Amino acid sequence: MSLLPVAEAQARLLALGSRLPEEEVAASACAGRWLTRDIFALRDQPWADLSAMDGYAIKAAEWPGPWRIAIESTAGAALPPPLANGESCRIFTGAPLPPASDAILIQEDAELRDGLLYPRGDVLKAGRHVRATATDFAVNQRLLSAGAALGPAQIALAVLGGHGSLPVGARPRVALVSTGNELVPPGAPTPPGCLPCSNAPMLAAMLGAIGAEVIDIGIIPDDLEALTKALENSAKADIILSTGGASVGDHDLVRPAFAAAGGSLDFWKIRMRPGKPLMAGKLGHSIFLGLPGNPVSAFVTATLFLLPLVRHLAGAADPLPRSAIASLAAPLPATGERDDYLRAFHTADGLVSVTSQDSAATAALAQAECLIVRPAGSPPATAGEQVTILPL
Ligand SMILES: Nc1nc2c(c(=O)[nH]1)N[C@H]1C(S)=C(S)[C@@H](COP(=O)(O)OP(=O)(O)OC[C@H]3O[C@@H](n4cnc5c(N)ncnc54)[C@H](O)[C@@H]3O)O[C@H]1N2
Ligand code: MOO
Repeated sequence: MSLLPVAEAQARLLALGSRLPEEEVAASACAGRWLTRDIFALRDQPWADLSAMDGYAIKAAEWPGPWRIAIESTAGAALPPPLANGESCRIFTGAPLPPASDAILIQEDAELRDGLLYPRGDVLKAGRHVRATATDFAVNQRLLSAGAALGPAQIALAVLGGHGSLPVGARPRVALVSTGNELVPPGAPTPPGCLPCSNAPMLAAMLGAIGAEVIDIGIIPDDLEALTKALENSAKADIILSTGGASVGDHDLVRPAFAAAGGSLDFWKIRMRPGKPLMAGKLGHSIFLGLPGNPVSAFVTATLFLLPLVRHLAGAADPLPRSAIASLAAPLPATGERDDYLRAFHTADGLVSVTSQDSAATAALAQAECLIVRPAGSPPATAGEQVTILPL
């Protein structure tokens, strides 16, 4: 079977499912979710011309005064009455300017003598220290588009736009099946031949960070019947995720178990390193993704396939990992027949590869801040060369 290019495999995986139903969620709980509809402003921001400083609202054309302090305007108060000629308004940050005033003399630059206001310093132009009506956004303006990721700034924008809750994609449910006779639960004793199942908590952490709901099915031994049952029992989830048993050995039973459970495989084996044995398909309404068991392979394939799939189902318009450009601190060798995703971190001199690129090297993985993407067949790279990275 020839190896599938990464981009093609990503496209085929995302095509296996579409966005989950939308739900209305309190804005304060929307971080990490994706909008299902365009969001429009229900109000002008600012609602009136507001002062950006504590001081005095004046008419700039009357410079250099002096002015009589006729009224006061504070944040939370309605629009004050208009200023007459020669009048100013005591004003505080966030408060509305009286009609006809157009600049703020900050109080550090003001002097009060005999009940009159005199300016110090440079001439004030109209508009100084004024936040004009609707300059942030105007009522009915589109604030955010369907598919946008909601972070703190987007939530602030929507709330300021008048929204208390937002329509977002439902959180995908992911059933997580860890396979391998050698695995024991985290923290349990490890008799000879055994090791802790680190993939399940690692993947649960990655999934939790983007809002997916994880259903941990637990550790399933390398037994065709047990594994088939575990996959069948997971079929209510939006995504069935397995780790281990994806390769070609006699005890790599995920593929036969998936077939026995009635699943149809869409692809297996990707042109990437690490992560070659990745597979995907459908089992009933669930999308199945089988990650390799090696912890680094599981981490890299989760970054490139699992997280984009979750984002896609949760409503993201742009679900694939974002790339960036950075320069190398040291040369890199030519790549082979697969795209390399090298684990690396940033230094003042540029990117440095972690101490081991072995797909089981978790101590090295824990140093990584990004993946350097090196397409198959790349020539050696020199120090200082710019490369594409995927920040982690
Ligand atoms: N003859 C070949 N052998 C292998 C090939 C191949 O093409 N031909 N591919 C290699 C590649 S590439 C990878 S990646 C691995 C993936 O194999 P599996 O998905 O079948 O993974 P396992 O054999 O079950 O486990 C590999 C390794 O990872 C450890 N592991 C598994 N699950 C966990 C877990 N939940 N937590 C922590 N560690 C885990 C497991 O103990 C093994 O050491 O296959 C190569 N072989
Ligand atoms: O593709 Mo495997 O993940 O290189 O070890």
